[in-house]
Amino acid sequence: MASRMRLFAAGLSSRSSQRSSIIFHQTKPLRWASVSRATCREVSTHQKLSTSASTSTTSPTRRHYSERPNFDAPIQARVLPPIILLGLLLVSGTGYYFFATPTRPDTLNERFFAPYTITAREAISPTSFVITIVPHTHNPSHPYLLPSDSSGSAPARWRHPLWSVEFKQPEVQISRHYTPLPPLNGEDPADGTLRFYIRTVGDGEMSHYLARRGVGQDVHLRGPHVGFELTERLGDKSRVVFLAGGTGVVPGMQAAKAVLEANQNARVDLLWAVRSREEVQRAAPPPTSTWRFWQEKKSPSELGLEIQEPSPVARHLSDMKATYGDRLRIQVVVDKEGTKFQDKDIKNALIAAPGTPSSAVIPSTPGCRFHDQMMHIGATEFAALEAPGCLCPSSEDSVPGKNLLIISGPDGFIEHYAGQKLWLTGHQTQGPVGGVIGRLQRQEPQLAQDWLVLKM
Ligand SMILES: Cc1cc2nc3c(=O)[nH]c(=O)nc-3n(C[C@H](O)[C@H](O)[C@H](O)COP(=O)(O)OP(=O)(O)OC[C@H]3O[C@@H](n4cnc5c(N)ncnc54)[C@H](O)[C@@H]3O)c2cc1C
Repeated sequence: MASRMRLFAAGLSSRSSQRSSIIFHQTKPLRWASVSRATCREVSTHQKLSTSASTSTTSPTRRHYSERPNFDAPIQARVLPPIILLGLLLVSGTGYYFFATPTRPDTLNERFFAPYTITAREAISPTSFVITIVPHTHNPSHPYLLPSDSSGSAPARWRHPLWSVEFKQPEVQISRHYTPLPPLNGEDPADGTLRFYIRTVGDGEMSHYLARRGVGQDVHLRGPHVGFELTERLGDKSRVVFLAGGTGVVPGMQAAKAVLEANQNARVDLLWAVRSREEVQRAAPPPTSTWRFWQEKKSPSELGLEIQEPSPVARHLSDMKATYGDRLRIQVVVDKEGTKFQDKDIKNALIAAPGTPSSAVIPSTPGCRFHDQMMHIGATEFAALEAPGCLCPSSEDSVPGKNLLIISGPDGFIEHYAGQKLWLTGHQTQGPVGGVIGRLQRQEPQLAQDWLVLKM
């Protein structure tokens, strides 16, 4: 996520920029390739014509036409053959265009940008907002959805635990990733509506472009791009602690939804750090008792079902609380109010709450792509669908897995809590675990055994 925030202008400074540049390396070179191919075709056609022209000089008939045109022939006889030829060319050209040229899909797909219209825009703070978009073209089977069952009793649902799409900025030809908010209770994702929580950064091209787009205007997106495989990593374990900074809360909500729906015993702790209270609610913070004020000031506040004047994102969070109850615990800290997540808050979240089934964690097999922390140092946050799966031994009554501690947010946030990501062979990768969590792991080595750390 943090990676996303550095950028294109900076070239290689972010992972998103990395992916962006891949995109445009794909688009531009292809475009140029097709031009050069076309040029080559013209050249070779020209060469063929000259060759055939020179060859034709050996043909008596052609030589006859070229050397001595028949001016005695009626004018129609001289004009009609080229017209017929032109007509034939037009007909075959049109036929080729319609039947041989692959048509660009105008619904969401991984290769081409598809048009959507902004139907709602809600300002949250001077630097953040939520937009809702709908596709121009109805698609009965969105690539990110599992269809509803034939009886219609189970509605369509998201196919991937974590996923994002790219938006295009057509003025400067760049694209960036954004993560859709899970649908609210009662919303049918099959209609293709998507909602995004976006923050403008510095002089960021894409985030400012999206901030300028209003209701009724179009945006273009492609995807879905699938994030980390979560359920395979979790196996039969049931705990997820998600530490999110700012818009990094959205993948946290995606993860919570996926994990809590897949396993009735699962429990998710979402720790959300924001700059100002506006990100959560318009109302003032909940009052603290005067005599403990100095003590409580530094503690996170818990987000429940009832949030006074909630922001659009907090509305989604309380909607999730209503669905998952105590299985989802949400805590918030606010920069401007002087609260932040400290070592003890993270430790508390990692200690299983009473009632949470704690199954023994079997040490992972070295080299397992899903469960060996070392294997993540060089991994990106996107799913490697074709790579081999889990290598840990499984038995009939246990599925290999580890509890997940996930950190998502701006670069500085990730670095502080989990250590820097690394640039390896042109990709931004996880890097070793450092920061606050690295320190906690050194103090309590069991944490490193029980919890897999992922950075997004
Ligand atoms: C998988 C994925 C999902 C993402 N999901 C979301 C999402 O849901 N919502 C969202 O808002 N973003 C999300 N991002 C980040 C997003 O892709 C962009 O990176 C971000 O919006 C900045 O793009 P930009 O073009 O506006 O800025 P850029 O043009 O990329 O950056 C412009 C300048 O701003 C500076 N800058 C970068 N970050 C900051 C910062 N935090 N503060 C100050 N200056 C900064 C850069 O150094 C650069 O000089 C996601 C990224 C990824 C990879």
